[in-house]
Order: sequence, then C-alpha cells, then structure tokens
Amino acid sequence: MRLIAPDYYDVDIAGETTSLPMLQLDDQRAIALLMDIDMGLAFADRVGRALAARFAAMTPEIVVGSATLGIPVAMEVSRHLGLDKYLILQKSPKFHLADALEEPVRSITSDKPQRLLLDRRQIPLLQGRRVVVVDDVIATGASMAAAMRLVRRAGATVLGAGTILTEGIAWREALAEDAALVQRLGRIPQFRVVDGEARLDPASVEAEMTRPEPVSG
Ligand SMILES: Nc1ncnc2[nH]cnc12
Repeated sequence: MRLIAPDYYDVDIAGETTSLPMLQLDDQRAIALLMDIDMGLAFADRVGRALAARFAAMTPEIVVGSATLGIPVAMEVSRHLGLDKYLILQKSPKFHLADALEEPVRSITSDKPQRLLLDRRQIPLLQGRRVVVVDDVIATGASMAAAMRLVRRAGATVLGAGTILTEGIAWREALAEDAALVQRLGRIPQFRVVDGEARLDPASVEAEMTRPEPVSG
C-alpha cells in the first residue's frame, strides 16, 4: 500500500471524527481509504446502528450487501433492524454460483471488468420483498447501480441505499433518480497528486461540503 502525505483525512462518520489513511492509487490520484473490515466491532456496531435508524421507518424486510466490504455493513444494519437473514451479492464466481443472476459493474476506475452475482437459490428471499441495499463506499455509483439492478431483477422493491461514505460526486449521475434513495453517514472528496502530495480535487467536492454551516440563534 502506497501512502501519501498528508497522512490522514479526517471525516465525520455518524457524529464521530474518523482518521482515514491517504493512499496513492496511481500517478494522478489518491483516496482517503476506508477499510471497514479493519476498523473493529465498535465501529461496525456504530455505523450499523446509525444506518438502521435511517431505514427503520421504511420497514425493510431484508438487507442486501455487496462483497467484500459491504458484508459487515449488511450484517450490522440487519442486526440493528432486528432482521436475522441478510443477502450478500458476490463479486467472484464461487462453485455454488454456477447458475447465478449476473450484472456487469460498469466502473471506469477498475482495470478489470467486474460483475455482481446473485445466487438464484436466494431469489425467493427477494421476490416481492422490501429491500435496503448497503455498501461501504459509494464512489462511481457503478457497484450500487449493479446491485440495485440485480435486486430489482429478482422482483424486490428497493426502499433505500445505505453507505458509510459517499466519495466525490460521480455517483449522483451514475445512479440518476436512484441517487435520491442514498442515505450516508459521511462524505469524502477525491484527491489529485500534486508535487508528491494529495490535494483535494475541487471538481469532486459537493457544493454543500464547502458551504458554511448555517449560523443558529
Ligand atoms: N475511499 C475508499 N475506501 C475504500 N473503498 C473504496 N472504494 C471506493 N472508494 C473507496
């Protein structure tokens, strides 16, 4: 992992400041890295509780998450909604997934073509059900869009899309009207590498990220 200065980017995640390490992706790009699987049980519990609170009133019947980093999010959101069963969409074909429903992930940021897979034996868990789709980060929006397509192909209604963080702004265009379904606990910008340092990419910053907070009182 190639780290870059400044060492950390601080982001508010559900009311707590979280320091994310800065990672250089290539000559031009860097990201503030959120590895939810490395952040411990207290973090997983906190984000699960906070996202579940956003969706509870919609009375979802099942939570769907994408492997790998969406797995702890799906488990913790389910737990806090009082749901036992959850459903994971896989990225790599496993033996038992020979006959899976498949959706391409149209991502411009990954070098290899990717896809999301839904085990056909799990379709009954989704058919006619009210579903929340979750992931760790929504960046390009390509993974979330593919997950929503799969879930809808299986006959479910998507009530919402939950994520720990949104990254940049590209996801809004990729998700189109589904962007309105997104519930996030925080947001991060994207970064450009300039003189060996990560600098905030102004084009990735949401207008409301730089807008001063309204003064109360
Ligand atoms: N900043 C980030 N951290 C972890 N996973 C990501 N996927 C896309 N952006 C990410």
